[in-house]
Amino acid sequence: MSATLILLVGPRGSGKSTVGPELARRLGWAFADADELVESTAGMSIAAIFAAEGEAGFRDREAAALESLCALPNRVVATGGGAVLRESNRALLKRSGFVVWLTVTPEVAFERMTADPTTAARRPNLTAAGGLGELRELIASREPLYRAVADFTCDTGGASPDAAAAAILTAWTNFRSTSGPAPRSSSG
Ligand SMILES: Nc1ncnc2c1ncn2[C@@H]1O[C@H](COP(=O)(O)OP(=O)(O)O)[C@@H](O)[C@H]1O
Ligand SMILES: O=C(O)C1=C[C@@H](OP(=O)(O)O)[C@@H](O)[C@H](O)C1
Ligand SMILES: [Mg+2]
Repeated sequence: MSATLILLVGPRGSGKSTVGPELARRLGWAFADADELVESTAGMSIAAIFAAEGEAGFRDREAAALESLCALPNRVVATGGGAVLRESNRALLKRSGFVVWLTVTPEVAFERMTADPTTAARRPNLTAAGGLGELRELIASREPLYRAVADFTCDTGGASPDAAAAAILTAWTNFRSTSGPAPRSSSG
């Protein structure tokens, strides 16, 4: 795997799009957000893509965005929360870089999403349930998929984006210098 790519995975509201730019700044690398690339390529918001093409259309676009971003070096990439759903995406992430799983409780993630002005355009409901119930289900069902790809886990619940970026940088630096296994987790 190439270790000049750091790939952030984790549920909606775990902080991938916020921690990513801070981590890239510390590394002197570029930052890319797969959701932003999907939107700019489509010329539509994620909510509009879901309305026009359904979730399947969005997932196809997401897979294409991940393919192109994983081909670029010296970059931190924030993926969307569902990027791990497809086995082909998981294999791509795994072989492309250092994969960091940002964790958060459903309650904290829901609070963040509710306060986040980008939620309306970026985070359409994925099931009929919506709300906190949906988020609980998503986090529980996707947990094994995040675990399957993660080289390092960072809890963002009680941590600022700066603290999370610092913890990831330390883990990545250790990983690079030892070429051995990175520490498997951090409280942020
Ligand atoms: N560590 C954190 N502490 C507090 N708020 C955060 C933290 N990380 C992100 N946020 C806020 O939570 C919201 C969702 O963060 P975002 O980075 O978009 O999450 P994701 O990309 O994982 O869905 C944003 O409004 C962001 O400012
Ligand atoms: O959980 C998901 O399936 C999704 C998460 C969103 O990204 P964030 O995790 O950055 O909110 C975005 O990709 C889309 O709404 C689908
Ligand atoms: Mg995001």
